[in-house]
Amino acid sequence: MAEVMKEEKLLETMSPIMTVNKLSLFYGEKQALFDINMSFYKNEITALIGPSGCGKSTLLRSINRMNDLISSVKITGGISYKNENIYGANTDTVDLRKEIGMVFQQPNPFPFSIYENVVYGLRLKGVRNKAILDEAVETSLKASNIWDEVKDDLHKSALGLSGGQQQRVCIARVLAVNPDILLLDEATSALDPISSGKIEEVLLELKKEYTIIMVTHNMQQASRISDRTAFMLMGKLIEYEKTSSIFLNPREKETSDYVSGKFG
Ligand SMILES: Nc1ncnc2c1ncn2[C@@H]1O[C@H](COP(=O)(O)OP(=O)(O)OP(=O)(O)O)[C@@H](O)[C@H]1O
Repeated sequence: MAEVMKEEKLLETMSPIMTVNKLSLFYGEKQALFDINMSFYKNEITALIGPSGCGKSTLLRSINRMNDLISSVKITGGISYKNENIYGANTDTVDLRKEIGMVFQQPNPFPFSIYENVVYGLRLKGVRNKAILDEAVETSLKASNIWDEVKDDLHKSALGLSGGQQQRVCIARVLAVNPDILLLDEATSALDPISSGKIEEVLLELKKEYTIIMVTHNMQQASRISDRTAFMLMGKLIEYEKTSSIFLNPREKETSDYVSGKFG
């Protein structure tokens, strides 16, 4: 009990790595996010949950400005990260996306070797030194728990790997550029339960060094691995709390109905 209270106290006193301030987002005329306010914390996994179309991916993509790639998008409010609004004029979105990397639902390795997939971002940065590249490949593949499976096949195509292995290579590709925050958009939903479990183990290890924000439809997954959970509905953030509170003692009726499977 004392340990639990100590942990709760610690969670409450931590300062956020990123804060979303009054964020609203429109796709043309359609408003997809309504006045979102929330903070994310270092070395935690935050899960975004809610029924299809509630805005989880939109919110996730706002965090590294992936939505900028859609011309109809208009955003109000902001997101502060490292004392700057990422929507301010000073933000270089290419740099931002290196610091805040993203892993997608479908594993999307490039049609190159495993090695070239992992070093892709470093090559773009102009890194040529083979020793540095080799080191990054080994470290990143180890961190995504796939090194032992591929270390003898680094120069074979990543497309020859299973879906779960491809997804871990995609995580390694993000890690190689040394990000701060990892965004995962339903990164295990296309995988079988064993591959999905391996990714969950990887995420639990990675949170010791990184901050992880993930969209998931899988409530068991959110309750198993996340520290905090945000429940969204129709573009609004309904409730955002420690994961145990959301699942065991939700404040809002909508949250309670959703986590108990009454809708969604
Ligand atoms: N590129 C887009 N152009 C127009 N509307 C969009 C676009 N992307 C998403 N939307 C709309 O914004 C709303 C939120 O979508 P979003 O994909 O963020 O929801 P979600 O909660 O991630 O859904 P899912 O769980 O099904 O992936 C939906 O109504 C969706 O139709």
